[in-house]
Amino acid sequence: MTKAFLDENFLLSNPTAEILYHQYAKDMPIIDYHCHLSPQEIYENKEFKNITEAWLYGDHYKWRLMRANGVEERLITGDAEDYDKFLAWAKTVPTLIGNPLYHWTHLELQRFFGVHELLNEQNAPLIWEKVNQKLQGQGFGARDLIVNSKVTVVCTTDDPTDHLEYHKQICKLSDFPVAVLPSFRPDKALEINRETFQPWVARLGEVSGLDVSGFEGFLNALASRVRHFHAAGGRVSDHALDTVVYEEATREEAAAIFGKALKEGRVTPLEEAKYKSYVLVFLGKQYAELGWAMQYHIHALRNNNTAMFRHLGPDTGYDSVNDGSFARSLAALLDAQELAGGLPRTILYSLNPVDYPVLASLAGCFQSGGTVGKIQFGTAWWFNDHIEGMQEQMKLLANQGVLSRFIGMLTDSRSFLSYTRHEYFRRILCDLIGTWVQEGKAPEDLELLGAMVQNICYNNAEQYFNFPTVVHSK
Ligand SMILES: O=C[C@H](O)[C@@H](O)[C@@H](O)[C@H](O)C(=O)O
Repeated sequence: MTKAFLDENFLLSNPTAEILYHQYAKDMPIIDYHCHLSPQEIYENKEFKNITEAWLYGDHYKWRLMRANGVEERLITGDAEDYDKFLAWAKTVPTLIGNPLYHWTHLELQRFFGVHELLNEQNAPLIWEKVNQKLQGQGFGARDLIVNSKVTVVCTTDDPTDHLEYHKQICKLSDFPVAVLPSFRPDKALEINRETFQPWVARLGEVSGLDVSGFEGFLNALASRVRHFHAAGGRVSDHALDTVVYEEATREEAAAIFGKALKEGRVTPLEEAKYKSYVLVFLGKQYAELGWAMQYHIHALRNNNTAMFRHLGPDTGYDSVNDGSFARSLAALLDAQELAGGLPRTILYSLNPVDYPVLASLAGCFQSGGTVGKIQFGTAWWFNDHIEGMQEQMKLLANQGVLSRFIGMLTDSRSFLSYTRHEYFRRILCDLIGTWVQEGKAPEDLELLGAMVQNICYNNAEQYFNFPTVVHSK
């Protein structure tokens, strides 16, 4: 018999999977420990004038698919009317069978708006009306969407020079029981050969009030920003390692390279590798001292289309998967951090699934007694965030490590409607475990498996990050 599409047992292919999902996973709250939501929009409880604003203004996943479907840019990021943009998306959706966005789109329509039709050109006008009416009513502001999705913690992604004003203001909202915490993302401090480096260092000097013209002062300023983030509740950092390099460097060498970059604007690849290695080890130590977790997002190849980059800037749908040999460099980097006494809890993600065995096996080399799941092989990221991608990551983790200690899913999203991705993940997780039971590869011990599922959905992340609970300051 054909399985119903998107009913309550969506993606659950056997009875154990159904029990695990409905009785254990479904109602667990969410810790969204990595996303790109705007703290300002959360603070302002942003209301959306229509579904185009909520769905299409910032979502480069949708933009890529619309482009691939031949939709003109005017109807994607251009100046077309919001309704026409929505219609262009509605026309695209039926072409997306097999793509996770076909699922996400309809899960969002069902869960947030009670719309059970499958979006297409014909029903687009009615769905536009129905959804917009809800969006414009009570309970659809950014904060409402977060609360109604049972989210307890949101970690935004922030530049070290950010004042974190909105995070601080959010703390004062007595009627919002969610911790919105900053994540420290110092890519601009590391990318010494980019044109952003010199202005960024100058800004760091202004914001920290320290003299950053020398390396010592620069490191002190970075450390002071780490503490600033900590005071605002930050417990996570995030590093984009589009390529992974490691070259041992002394402080004197790193200082000389820093000076050269400030003066000449350019250093050699070897110098860049030495500088990055030194600063990463330094930062890792700061994080470890404060009990933070460190995230490495590896192997994205960004801004590949120069013409469109000039037109739209970064994060607009022109990134892809990077490759390259990196096992030795990453191993050496983690090793140097460990030797320096400063390897924090670390989460390793790669955009290239070919890298998964490297990450999963390397994680095992730096686990240490006393910290549960210290080094995490992180959840399937971005281009891998689909059924097979998540299965692959979890199966490999189960084979090489301790799946029960996995800290699970994050949204990585730019939209307040993306929380259904946790539902998607949870269904896939429960189906995976349920299938093992079905096939006699795992015992039918619901107490054991139910606890495992709940831990992966929520409890592990709660324990791993140990985020401060929401304390509403005055
Ligand atoms: O899921 C994809 C994301 O939104 C993507 O844009 C981010 O993961 C970003 O590139 C980053 O490096 O943090």
